[in-house]
Parts: sequence; structure tokens; C-alpha cells
Amino acid sequence: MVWGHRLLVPRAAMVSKMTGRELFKQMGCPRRVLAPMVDSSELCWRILSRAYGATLCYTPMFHAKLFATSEKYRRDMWCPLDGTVGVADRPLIVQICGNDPEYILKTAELVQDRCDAVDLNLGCPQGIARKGHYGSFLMEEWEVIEKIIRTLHEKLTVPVTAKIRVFPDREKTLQYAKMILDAGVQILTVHGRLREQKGQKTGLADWDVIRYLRDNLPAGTVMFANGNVLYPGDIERCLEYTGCDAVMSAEGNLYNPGVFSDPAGDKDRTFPRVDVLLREFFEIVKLHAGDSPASRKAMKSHFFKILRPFLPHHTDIRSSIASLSAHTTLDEWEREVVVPVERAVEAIYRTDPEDAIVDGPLEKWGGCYKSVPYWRCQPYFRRVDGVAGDKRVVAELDAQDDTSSPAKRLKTDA
Ligand SMILES: Cc1cc2nc3c(=O)[nH]c(=O)nc-3n(C[C@H](O)[C@H](O)[C@H](O)COP(=O)(O)O)c2cc1C
Repeated sequence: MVWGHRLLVPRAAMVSKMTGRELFKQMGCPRRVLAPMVDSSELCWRILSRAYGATLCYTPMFHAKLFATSEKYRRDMWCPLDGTVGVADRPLIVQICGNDPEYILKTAELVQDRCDAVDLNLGCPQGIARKGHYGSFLMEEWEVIEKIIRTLHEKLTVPVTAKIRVFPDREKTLQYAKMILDAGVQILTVHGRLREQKGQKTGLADWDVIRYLRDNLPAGTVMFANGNVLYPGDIERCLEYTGCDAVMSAEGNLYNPGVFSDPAGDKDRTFPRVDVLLREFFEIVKLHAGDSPASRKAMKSHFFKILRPFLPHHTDIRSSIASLSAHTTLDEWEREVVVPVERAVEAIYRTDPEDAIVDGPLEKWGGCYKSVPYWRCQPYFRRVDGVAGDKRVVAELDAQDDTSSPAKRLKTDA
């Protein structure tokens, strides 16, 4: 009788573990979420982002097969394996990519004691994901996705979450999201872009489709919205517009970690000075990453992004960063980059510069452009050639941002 009854219950419900709502509460109802980012949401950046207001962080995606089979890869991606850092680095969701349930499970089992949940990457649109057949290239293979999620849901002690992109057809996206939730996912992050929206075609994320999912998925489903967050005020705007539980930011955070801070707060929090932020980040790297070349490689990429508005005015410093490698000592990094940036900004302040954040000319269109001094962190607007509706905005931004070069864009927007 009991057995017969259990057969009627969906398999996902047979496992007694935390629901999405319980998980969300246990993590402290985090509203500001640092996105999973390859080479970018590593431990040191997470520590910095938390200091600037992120209340939940994702690791970069861990490649399941590599993680399950290579100790070196594990060391590079999941370092340092130290309890004290573990305490400071929570709540934390570990993201995994792959298509083989066994490797994904193995990876998840190796990390589950040191995170709050495990996330399946269903959004990566890059060539590497096409080749490895994971991320958004599984969007058409619902049985594969279902099997992976069920395996994780049934065998792990921590809940499973997933991050998806959307289909051009809303209805199909809704069915897709339902299938994922039915399989056992507890928190669903929706990046409101299509698989094709990457690189120069990234364009704007669609908050309407996120709202549509919110309104049509079962009440109580925990959802995170992702896309279009550039300024601190965008977080509240996105929460209100989409009705989601939390907002995730990737690029907005990389160029300005202040994006997670209170929009009414001091400008040193909302748009921190590049010299101050660089020093803070550097000290975190010194303390927590030591000699790891992987973290040094990530640091170089972070330095370029933090300093993006600043480097066109200080090309000597740009050349210095470019010439340093993952094997350069931290002392050299400090001498060649951190100290010169500090000196350059000090020199700017000796001249009593105009240091105000003012609404930029896009305000007349109800846009949200702000003019920020070049020695403060600020969002990076990319060209969106060919994306209808944004052209005049982009044309205006390009006119102001004569240093922007699509060719220099990183190829990593997953
Ligand atoms: C440098 C970089 C690395 C990324 N790596 C990942 C990743 O590992 N896993 C993932 O799901 N998304 C990844 N993404 C995508 C982001 O998590 C996010 O979905 C996307 O950038 C849209 O958010 P945004 O508009 O705030 O940038 C990456 C994005 C960037 C910019």
C-alpha cells in the first residue's frame, strides 16, 4: 500500500531534502547574487564582491569531467581548501558544466560539503560549450537534462539549482522551465537572453520573459533574474519588474563591484575609486591566493576590467599590466601596477578635480546612463550593432566612449 502510494508521487518529491524556499531562507534570503564566471568569480573576487554587497556567490563553472579526474584542475578551481576561508565564503553555490550525469555527480559529491547547493550550467553559449556539448547546447536535449538533474537531486545531500537561457518562444521556455523544476531543481536562474545573444550580438536581456515565467511557474518557485544590471539602482528595478527573489550580475560586477551596494550610499561604495579597489583586491589576493598562477591569471583580467575607463588616460600602466604574466611575483605586480595607479589617482586629486556622478545625456530617453569620472569604477557599454531598438542608445554611448573596441571584448560571455 505504502509502496503503491509512493509510485504515484513524482520521483523528485521522494527525496526529503530542502526545498528551494527553505534553501533561500537558510542562505539569508540573498537578493544580490554574484554570477558564475569562468576565470572571474574565483575565491578572491568573491571575497571582494561580498565586501561590496554581494549576498550570495557562485563559483565559476567547474568542468565535470576535468574536476572528477584531475587533481590539478581541482586545486586550481577550488582553492584554497581551507576551513577558515570556507566560513567567509558562504553562502556559496558551486556551478558545474557537463553532459554526463556520472561525472557531474562525482564533481558535486566532491564539493557538496563546502557549499550550499550545486548548480547546473545550461546557459553557456560559447564555442567551447558547443564542442564539449554542455551549457546552452543541451537546450534541445530535455531527456539528458532531466536525467542529470534527477541524479543530482536523488543522490546529493545539498539541493540542485540551474541557470538557463531562454528560447525565442516564451511558451517553450515555460515548458522548459517546468521540466527542469519537475526534475528536482530548487532555484532557477533565468538569464533573459537567447543562446545566439553573445559577443557583439549580446544586446539587452529580456526582463519581460523572466516576468512571464515568474507569473506562470508554480507559486513559491525561487527565481533569480539575470541580465542588464549595470548600476546599483538596477537591482531594485529588476526585482520589482520581474518579481524575482534575487538578481544576479556578471559583467556589471566585473567592471564595478559597487553595483551590489546601496544605490543611495556614498559614491566611494557605489562607484569606488579604481586605486582603492585595486589595492583592496590585491591585498585579498596576497592573503588568500598566494602563489597560485590560476589566481594571478584571473587577477590580470580583473585589473583590466577595474581599470578600463582609466587605462586610456594612462597607457603606460596598460602596457605594464599587459607585460605581466601569471608567473610574475606579487611584489612586481604591486610595484608595476598597484602603486603606479595609486600615485596617478593621488596626482589627480591634488588638482581638485570635478568628482561628481551626474546623470548622462541618455536621461532624456528615460535611460540610465551616468557620467562617472574615469578614475572611478563604472559599467562598460558594448556596441550592440544590429540589435533593434538599442541603436540610438549605443550610438550615443559609442560617441562618448571612443575607447570602446568590440575587438577587445573578452570572448567569455557565457
Ligand atoms: C567573464 C564571464 C564568464 C562567465 N562564465 C560563466 C560561467 O562559468 N557559467 C555561467 O553560467 N555563466 C557564465 N557567464 C555568464 C554570466 O553568468 C551571465 O549569465 C551573463 O554575463 C549575463 O549577465 P550580465 O548581463 O550581468 O553580464 C560568464 C560571463 C562572463 C562575463
